[in-house]
Amino acid sequence: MVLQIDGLTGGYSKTPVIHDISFNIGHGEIVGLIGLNGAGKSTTIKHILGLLRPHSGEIRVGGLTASEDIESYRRQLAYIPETPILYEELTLKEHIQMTAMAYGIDEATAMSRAERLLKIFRLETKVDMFPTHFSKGMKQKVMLICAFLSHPDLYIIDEPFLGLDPLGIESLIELMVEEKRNGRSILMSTHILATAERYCDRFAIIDDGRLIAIGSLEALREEFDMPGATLDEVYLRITGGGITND
Ligand SMILES: Nc1ncnc2c1ncn2[C@@H]1O[C@H](COP(=O)(O)OP(=O)(O)OP(=O)(O)O)[C@@H](O)[C@H]1O
Repeated sequence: MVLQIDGLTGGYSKTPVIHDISFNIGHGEIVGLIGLNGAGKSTTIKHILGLLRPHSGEIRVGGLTASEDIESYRRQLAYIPETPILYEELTLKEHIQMTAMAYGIDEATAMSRAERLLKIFRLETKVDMFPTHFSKGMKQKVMLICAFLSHPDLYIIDEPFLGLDPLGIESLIELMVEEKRNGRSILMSTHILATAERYCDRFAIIDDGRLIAIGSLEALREEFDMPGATLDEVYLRITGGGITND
C-alpha cells in the first residue's frame, strides 16, 4: 500500500471537521476523492500532507507516519494545489531546479525530465521567464511540471482539470496514465465526475466529513443497486442531491 488512512479524525481546532475516515491506495491506483463543497476533501488532503495533526487515527505513506520522519514522508509525495504556489523571484528554470533539490534529484536528470514535460505543456520557450507573470493555466502547468519531475510514489492533485485548456487536460491525463503504469499512485479531488469516471480506479466519497462510500464505479453501482448508472447519478443518489418537489 502507498497510502493507508486508518480511523482519521481531524480538523483545524478542537472541533473535528472529518470523522473516522479509513481507506487505502495501492501501487498504480488512481483514486478520486469526491464530495460536495465543504465536505472535507481539502482537510483530508492537508492531513495526508502532514500539515494538520490527526486528533485520532493514523496516516501512513509508504509505511511511514509524518511524525516518524517528516522529510522522508514528504519526499514520497507531490502535491498539486488548486491554486498554484509560485515564487516571485524565481524563473521557471529555477522552480525546476529548486524542486529537484527538494527531492534529491541531480540537475542533469531533472533537466532531461523537465525538457520533455516543458514540451508536453508547451512551455519550452518560457524557461527563463518568471511564472508569477504567467496566465492561470500556465501557472498550473508549472506546478504540474514540478510534480511530474519528481516521480513521487503518490501524487495528490486538487481539482486537476480546472483552469487547463483541452490540450493541457489531455496531456495531464496521458501523464497520469503513464505514471499509473509505472506503479505510481494518484489521489485526486474533483467535481468533474464525467472525467473522473473514465480515469479513476476507485472513488472515495466524502459527505459532511465522513467517508460514506468507497469502491470502483461497478462496486458502487452494485452497492446502491443502480446498474448502468453514471458516477454522477450514483453520487447524487448517495448524497441525496438533486432538486425535488417535496
Ligand atoms: N482553515 C480552516 N479553518 C477552519 N475551518 C476550515 C478551514 N478550512 C476549511 N474549514 C472547514 O472545514 C470543513 C471542510 O472544508 P474543506 O475545505 O475540507 O472542504 P472541501 O470538501 O475541500 O470543499 P470544496 O469542494 O469547496 O473545496 C468546512 O466546514 C470548512 O468550513
